[in-house]
Amino acid sequence: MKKILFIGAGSMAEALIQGWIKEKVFTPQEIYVTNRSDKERLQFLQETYGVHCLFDQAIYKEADLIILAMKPKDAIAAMCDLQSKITEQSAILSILAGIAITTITEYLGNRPVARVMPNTSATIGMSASGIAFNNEVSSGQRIMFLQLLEAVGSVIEVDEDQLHAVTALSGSGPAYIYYLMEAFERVGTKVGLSKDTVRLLMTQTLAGTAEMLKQSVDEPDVLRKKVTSPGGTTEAGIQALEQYQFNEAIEACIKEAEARSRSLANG
Ligand SMILES: NC(=O)C1=CN([C@@H]2O[C@H](COP(=O)(O)OP(=O)(O)OC[C@H]3O[C@@H](n4cnc5c(N)ncnc54)[C@H](O)[C@@H]3O)[C@@H](O)[C@H]2O)C=CC1
Ligand SMILES: O=C(O)[C@@H]1CCC=N1
Repeated sequence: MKKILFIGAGSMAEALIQGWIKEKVFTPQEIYVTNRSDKERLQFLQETYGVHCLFDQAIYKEADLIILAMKPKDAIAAMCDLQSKITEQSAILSILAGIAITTITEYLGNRPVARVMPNTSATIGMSASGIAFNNEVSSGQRIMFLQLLEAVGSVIEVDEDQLHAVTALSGSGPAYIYYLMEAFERVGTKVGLSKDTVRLLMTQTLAGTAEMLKQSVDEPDVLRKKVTSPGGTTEAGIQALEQYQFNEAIEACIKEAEARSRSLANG
């Protein structure tokens, strides 16, 4: 039986725990979770998923894989606490935004590290994840890490530096889409539909559009033009988006997020 130890018990840890249990990658008995001080949160995870949240210190030495899942600002303190507790054998999977692999090995010693940027859709097996490895990761471990992320969605290997961009796009991406949905629901009710009707129409529209982009050979602008009748409703809508600087807003959003990811590395 494997021992997987989560250091940090927040939203992203829960998304991975749920996804891995659902996809039968790990049994609840193979998963150990700890956090800084929130015992109620640990109790919730234990009761909901059957994972271990109360365990003795020996687990640190026995863990096959340690997952760094605290906020980036807490990473140094967490790693300082961890360094004397773990053995050289444990590999690390970090989901920390912004924190470099070299920072992790500086605190935890030179060991296999996969730095991953998943997203919360891992909960339902639909994460889009980016991953980068250090040279200590063997080819067998590389496959193991890729399989872990494939079990909860799709994964793409990138240069470590590109993880800042991955974070800005797909790491934060679900929040942008939820924000968009909030706006659709708000305005939908202003133009005469119920919130539930808007939710149904627009979730299907988002899913259908994503699937069209996956299946079609056409670029997004070609697909967009097929929707846009001259003098029609779409044209009117897109003109309004342009008037309100849609492209500039999206560019600022991604650049700001990418820059924040880079700055997280500096604490
Ligand atoms: N929430 C998301 O959508 C995503 C988050 N991430 C990354 O995942 C990490 C966690 O994010 P969230 O789950 O959103 O955060 P969160 O705030 O929900 O959870 C953080 C957890 O870390 C624990 N923690 C803090 N200091 C600790 C310490 N010294 N030792 C042990 N546990 C400690 C807290 O008690 C808490 O359980 C972050 O580094 C974030 O950049 C990555 C991809 C997506
Ligand atoms: O907002 C954050 O910093 C994290 C990283 C990607 C999604 N959530």
